Amino acid sequence: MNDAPHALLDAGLATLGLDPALAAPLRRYLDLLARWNRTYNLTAIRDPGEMVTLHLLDSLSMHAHMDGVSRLADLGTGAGLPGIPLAIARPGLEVTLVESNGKKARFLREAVRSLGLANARVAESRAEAVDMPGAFDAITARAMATLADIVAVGGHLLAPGGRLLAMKGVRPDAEIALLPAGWEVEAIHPLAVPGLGAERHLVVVGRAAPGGA
Ligand SMILES: C[S@@+](CC[C@H](N)C(=O)[O-])C[C@H]1O[C@@H](n2cnc3c(N)ncnc32)[C@H](O)[C@@H]1O
Repeated sequence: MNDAPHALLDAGLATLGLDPALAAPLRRYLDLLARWNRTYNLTAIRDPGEMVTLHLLDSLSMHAHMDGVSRLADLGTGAGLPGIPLAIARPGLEVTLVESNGKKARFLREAVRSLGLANARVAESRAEAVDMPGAFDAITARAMATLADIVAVGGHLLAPGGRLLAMKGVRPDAEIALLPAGWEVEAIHPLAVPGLGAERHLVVVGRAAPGGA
């Protein structure tokens, strides 16, 4: 990574209120991703500056909403997004990176190993086949599926009171309208991604109270 993406990352961390010391491990992750991407096509975003904004800072923009979450499953994590940046930023958070594609899972195992991420593990599996019912306080997913599809494949992973923290672009009202019975939106938080003009929202979905509307 050259100087301009470095500066972008440093400025972005400051804007998000995150420790500047996170820049070093985050850069190591991006460097590894860029290296593997030359051979394995793990992500279509290849420009180093765009990788900082669209991968790292976009993922980290939800960190303020992780308070109280200790076990997170990132469904369809691809190359580890948002799960790896969150695991780096929050060492106390246990992150399970769920990915069905074999070459992406291989990259994830290498990233966890070479970054020494003791709080992350890889589940090479389809989310619906992960046999850990109720094991997580939260599940997340970025660019993976509609809200209804995410709860269909991953809802079983949530503990009672657990929540889906879904990363979305514009406020997804059409998707919200199609949530199945038994699930409801608890909150919608606009997210500000440093350096990005586009809209981002974090949609928080939980199980509906019995007898609720
Ligand atoms: C468009 S990519 C997004 C990757 C990453 N979350 C990101 O934001 O860059 C969607 C990923 O979800 C994975 N995927 C899709 N359905 C899945 C499922 N049911 N279980 C596990 N992974 C799944 C795909 O293999 C792919 O890597």
